[in-house]
Amino acid sequence: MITELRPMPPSFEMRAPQTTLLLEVDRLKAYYKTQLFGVDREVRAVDDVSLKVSRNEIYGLAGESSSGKSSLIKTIAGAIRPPLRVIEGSVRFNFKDGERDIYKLSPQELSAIRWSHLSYIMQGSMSVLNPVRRIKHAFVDFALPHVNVKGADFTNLVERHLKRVHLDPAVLQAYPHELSGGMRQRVTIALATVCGPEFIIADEPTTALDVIVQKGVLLMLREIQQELKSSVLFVTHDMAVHANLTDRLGIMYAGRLVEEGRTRDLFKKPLHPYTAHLISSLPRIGDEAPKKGLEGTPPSLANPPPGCRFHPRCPLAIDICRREAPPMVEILPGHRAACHVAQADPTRVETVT
Ligand SMILES: Nc1ncnc2c1ncn2[C@@H]1O[C@H](COP(=O)(O)OP(=O)(O)OP(=O)(O)O)[C@@H](O)[C@H]1O
Repeated sequence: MITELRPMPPSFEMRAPQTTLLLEVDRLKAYYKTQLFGVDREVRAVDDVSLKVSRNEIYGLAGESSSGKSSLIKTIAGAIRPPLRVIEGSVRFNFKDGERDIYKLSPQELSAIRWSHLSYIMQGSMSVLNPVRRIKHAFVDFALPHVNVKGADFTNLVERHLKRVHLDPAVLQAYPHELSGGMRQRVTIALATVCGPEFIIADEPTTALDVIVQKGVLLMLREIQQELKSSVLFVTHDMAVHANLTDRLGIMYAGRLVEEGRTRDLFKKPLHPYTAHLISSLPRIGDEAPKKGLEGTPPSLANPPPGCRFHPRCPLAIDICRREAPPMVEILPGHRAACHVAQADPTRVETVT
């Protein structure tokens, strides 16, 4: 974990505003439907989520464990397997060669856009590297079918890409166990980006790494994103990583998106009490005040509470919060939150911390 918040680097401030929409997720619901001893069970892991990601943007997704982050991005990537099912909603990508509605594509059409248009670095994705095969085979298996070159030209393309991400092309001859954890993660990012995808989804790619190696991998991801001008959907529960890497940030709680805005706006003025808690629990150098934990536990997504799902833990909860689910509303320019209290008075959330 990175333990210190630093200002965004100049590259972030200077990046030209980019408004062309690349991903549009509309009212998406995806539930795990299981049966236990003949009794149906439904876990509402993604419950009515809408979000948009622009070209050349790093969009972060945060929230505590079990809030539905992985389920949401698997659904966005079209990488779901039973018992997870899409119940409602749509996932549309506006790629340069045309629009794709992920859940209207055939399996062949979906596999044709993987790696070249849309790549997905899964949690624990280092396991995509076969322990008994050299790294070069992973590039041949995953990337070769998606590029127009073969033989020596393909090797040149891979070697050029490895250099671009500061990896010695000699890694191609190595077995995964001969590389450090940081190098293996760099290799998986190189694999996911070698075909120049327009959209990269990364699920906790640096969580298992120590802080120094993590910083190097994040820097590499940002460099490659800027070079390819791709968009990234980056998931981690680590708010300090979001502060350093992402342009915009969405906060998930109990299967719902509860706040979204520019990362610096969220850190400066959170509009949802849950976000305020996440930010205030970050350690800061010189701040010796004891950190208050959030009372209670996240609700069961098989039986979530009525109204706002955060209300049983919310210090600001009022009557309406127990009855009615708050809609996501733009409260400040480009800054949305699903909170009855903040919608009535955005300054109230400041009193949470
Ligand atoms: N295969 C499954 N069958 C039933 N429920 C599942 C399954 N996988 C996940 N869930 C449930 O879906 C909910 C959301 O899980 P998910 O893994 O998406 O959360 P997350 O925010 O990514 O958590 P983490 O940060 O720990 O990875 C949780 O309640 C989880 O128990």
